[in-house]
Amino acid sequence: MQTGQIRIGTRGSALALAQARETRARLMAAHGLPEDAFAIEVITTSGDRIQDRPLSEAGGKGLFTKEIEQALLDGAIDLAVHSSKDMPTNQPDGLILGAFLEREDVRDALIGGTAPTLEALSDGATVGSSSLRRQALIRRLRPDISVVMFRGNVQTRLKKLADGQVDATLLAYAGLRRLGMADIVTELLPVDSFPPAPGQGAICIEHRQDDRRVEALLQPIHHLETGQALACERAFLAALDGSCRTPIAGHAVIEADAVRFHGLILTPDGTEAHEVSGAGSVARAANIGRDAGERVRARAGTRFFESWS
Ligand SMILES: NCc1[nH]cc(CCC(=O)O)c1CC(=O)O
Repeated sequence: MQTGQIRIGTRGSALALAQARETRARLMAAHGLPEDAFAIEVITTSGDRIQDRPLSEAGGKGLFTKEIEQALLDGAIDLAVHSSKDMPTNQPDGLILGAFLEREDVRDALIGGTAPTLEALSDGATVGSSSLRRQALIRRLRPDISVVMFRGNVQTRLKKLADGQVDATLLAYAGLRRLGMADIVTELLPVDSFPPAPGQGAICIEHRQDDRRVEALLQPIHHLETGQALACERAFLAALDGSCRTPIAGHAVIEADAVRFHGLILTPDGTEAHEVSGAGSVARAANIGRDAGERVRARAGTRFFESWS
């Protein structure tokens, strides 16, 4: 076995660093290794440099991973810690998502300023979100609400909320918990009416496919059920072509070796939505997701996908 520090690559945001440290802590516990067996290397990605426009316009998902994947391919780092939600459905040749940590709570959280819940917000209230899915879901449930673009880190958003620029904002509960900020949440949105993004709440670890040392290292921290749920959700996304301009929600639950999947695609204005569900053995998790994606795609029709592209 190769010796030397294990280099963990991550973006530099507070959430990314929290996820890298959590991964390191789990590896230390699983293998009885000291902290200095690992080095956390911060890598700036093109996505981190874009602050002024929606990411969907700037090129979407790969923006947060390209430079980190290059560092893996170059051998500058040994493993990379990501939010599964931000990962494209395909990895570059030679890299794989080798492990998923046990998933956090998948729900979206509302942080209300002038009212604590989506329902209680006043008529014509303003909600800030940069996620196409959250924007479309809000418009579907509350057509009177005006949704405005909202980016930046959690602190920036909370400042805008405190300044009264918006009445509420939405973030992934998982991220807030990892940042130790769960207490700012005023409502947790139910998964049935407000389904999460595929991959939400799950940390994944990417590495070189032929790196046996890292493969062995990750084996004890991989969470089987999370991996199965993610296989289903990512296959759903792939069947829909992962278009980052389409609001897509998808959530798989694993119970007693069975997978239950619920997916939803919407037009950005929330006026048209197509729901789909699927179920079966975990052995078929990816097939169930792909099949659901193909069915909902056929049902929505080509006009649905062309209407805003
Ligand atoms: N796109 C940013 C992003 N990627 C993952 C999370 C949250 C953590 C997670 O879903 O695991 C967030 C922030 C958010 O959506 O509030």
